[in-house]
Amino acid sequence: MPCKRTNIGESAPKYGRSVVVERFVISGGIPLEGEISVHGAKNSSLPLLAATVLCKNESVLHNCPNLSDVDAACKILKYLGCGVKREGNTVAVNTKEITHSDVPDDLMREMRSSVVFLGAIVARLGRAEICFPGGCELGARPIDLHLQALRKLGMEIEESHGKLICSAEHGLVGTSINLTFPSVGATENIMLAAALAEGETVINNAAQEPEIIDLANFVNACGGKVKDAGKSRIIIEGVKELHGCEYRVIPDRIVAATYLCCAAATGGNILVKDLCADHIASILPLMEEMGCKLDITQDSVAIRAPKRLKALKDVRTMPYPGFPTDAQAPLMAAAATANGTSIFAENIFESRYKHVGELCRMGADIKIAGKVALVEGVDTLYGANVRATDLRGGAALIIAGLGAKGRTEISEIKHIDRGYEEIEKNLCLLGADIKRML
Ligand SMILES: CC(=O)N[C@H]1[C@@H](OP(=O)(O)OP(=O)(O)OC[C@H]2O[C@@H](n3ccc(=O)[nH]c3=O)[C@H](O)[C@@H]2O)O[C@H](CO)[C@@H](O)[C@@H]1O
Ligand SMILES: C=C(OP(=O)(O)O)C(=O)O
Repeated sequence: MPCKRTNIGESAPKYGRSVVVERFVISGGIPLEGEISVHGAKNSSLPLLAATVLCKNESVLHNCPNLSDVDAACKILKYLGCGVKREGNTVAVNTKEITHSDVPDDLMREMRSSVVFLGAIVARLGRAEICFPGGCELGARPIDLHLQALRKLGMEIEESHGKLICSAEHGLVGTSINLTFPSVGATENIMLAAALAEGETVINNAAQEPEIIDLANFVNACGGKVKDAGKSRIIIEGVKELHGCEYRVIPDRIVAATYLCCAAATGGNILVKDLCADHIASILPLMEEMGCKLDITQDSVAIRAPKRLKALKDVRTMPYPGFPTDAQAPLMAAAATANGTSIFAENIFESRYKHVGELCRMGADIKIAGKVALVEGVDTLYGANVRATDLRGGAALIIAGLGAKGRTEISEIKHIDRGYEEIEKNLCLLGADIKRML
């Protein structure tokens, strides 16, 4: 049975929580078949969990995925003094009492989204002390746009010995903010800070990602007044207080894209359910360009991949509604065995091609020139020992391993567990031979 977890070490950690030594072992070459459901979005759940800090009482999030990043957000909430309970994919956060305004460095460093707690904590308590956030290493990931905007809202921010000591003794005051880039994290931080500020905040050149709309919908369900989220100009009318609410997280569009790439790379035929097709509108035409046949409804995509994929002419990562940077590595893994040369341009992050070296160990022929990656499709990839360098790069190695001839062993899978809930179990349901091993 390919799905069994094999423990070679002394004591196994809790399922799905990898330690450095855990790895995936894949026997490739099996076309995937069957149905798979997409879990809730990591990149929505994390800002939503931060947003619960704004509320005076309990909030309940449904469809909140069981991921190590979500655990990290829950640990931050607990440290702040909130009550946090998880039952399956429902997380209840009681924010009646908040006793701390700081976040310990180790929790800040666990993920990038820890930084959006800043706007929420200061909005609620008038002060916060944090260090710079962690997250995948994709090149420089500054937070200058966050800090500039929060200062404009009246937050005093002192940087000292790696700490950000922040305060707004008399509360934050709404203002007009022009982002020089539609940063997702900065837009979220501003929305959270402005939700309880005095007066109106306007964000020009705001990020338009579905996760931004999800955050606005949550804040509004809690009594907030956020208008036009999903457009490039968002208006937030600050309110005196927010109450908790019950809310369902949107499906994870990158997980959906990853499963489609798994099918494409294996010549598979699968139905991906519980997604939002509108959210992957930039990805679906690329699957068709590769020769996959799609049957699309609002909440599902059936994909039938050809024996040999066709190359992709021009894949450029862009802010939403453009092609997402998070899907670049998974799609590249599928394109590695396409017929012809595919061209990718990574425009969001300066160093998001770390998976390329690992794919090349499996026989891929990919050359990088600055922002561009030229993928010469090879007939087949071969199983090899590879290392997950980051979350989506790790997913790319799974895709490559599923399509490859022979055995692939992927180490450092803790990166993959940040964003994919029980990915090996789900892939086994589609007939894949993938095991988590110690
Ligand atoms: C626009 C975009 O695709 N954003 C992606 C980004 O969000 P994330 O919120 O992490 O990143 P941003 O959207 O803020 O940043 C995108 C770009 O802006 C730069 N920047 C950002 C903030 C700042 O204060 N200063 C600054 O220079 C970053 O270095 C990067 O080059 O990574 C996430 C995880 O992969 C993805 O889910 C998001 O879709
Ligand atoms: C890189 C990602 O996450 P983070 O921004 O938390 O590092 C991602 O979701 O692909």
